[in-house]
Amino acid sequence: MQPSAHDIIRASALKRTFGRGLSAVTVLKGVDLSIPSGRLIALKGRSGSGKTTLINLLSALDRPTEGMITFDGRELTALTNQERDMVRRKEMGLIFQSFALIPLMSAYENVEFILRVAGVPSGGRKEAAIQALEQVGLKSRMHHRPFELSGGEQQRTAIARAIAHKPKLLLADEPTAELDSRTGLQIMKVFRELVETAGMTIIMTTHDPAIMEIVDHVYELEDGQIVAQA
Ligand SMILES: Nc1ncnc2c1ncn2[C@@H]1O[C@H](COP(=O)(O)OP(=O)(O)OP(=O)(O)O)[C@@H](O)[C@H]1O
Repeated sequence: MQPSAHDIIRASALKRTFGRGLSAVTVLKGVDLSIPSGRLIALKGRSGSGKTTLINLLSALDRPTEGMITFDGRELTALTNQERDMVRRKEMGLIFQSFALIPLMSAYENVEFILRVAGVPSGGRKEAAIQALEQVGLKSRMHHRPFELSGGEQQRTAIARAIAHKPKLLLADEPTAELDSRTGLQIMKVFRELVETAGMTIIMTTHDPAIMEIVDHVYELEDGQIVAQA
């Protein structure tokens, strides 16, 4: 894919090495990416190929050893830790394989709590939380706690929590890995709707061939490098 003016995130010559000296391991070996905004993107690759490492760099949870990342026109890699935290909190949403919900809180409270942590004023929190739960089709179940929800409903709660502040970019590390294939496809339907109706960009990692069929573009990582894109 050629870089375009509407790329939400670009990475060039990204390298990530863990450790030093003889025990140093270079996990990413020069990754270049240009992700157009408003698309659903999958990163695939064998276990250990570097998918999670790359997601952690794109979401500014981690810093590359070398290379540059630009997010929405700003050089993410040039920001201070505090600035990067702010960009992530305000403009990105993160979803993980394990839904990481707070067990004692209902679905609604889980979403509302994150908005509170993000500093959203109390007046707007209720509406934003309900709207996000509605977007993932969970409004009728929002007063249930995680243990009363199915795996798919828990993941939808996690998605609602990640989108309640209306991020431009959603990054999801293996969001369907814990789910059966039918439930995984329901999650993909939610992602597709977020891209189509809210114009969000979603980058997800996956091993599932059925999911590659649904996304707009697939990047394949092999041994720390992008070896194919379609
Ligand atoms: N903090 C770290 N220190 C040392 N090695 C690491 C660290 N994080 C990741 N690695 C190594 O980097 C390689 C890539 O890991 P990564 O988690 O990015 O792969 P992945 O493609 O996401 O794999 P999976 O599909 O199993 O989740 C692995 O060999 C892993 O052991």
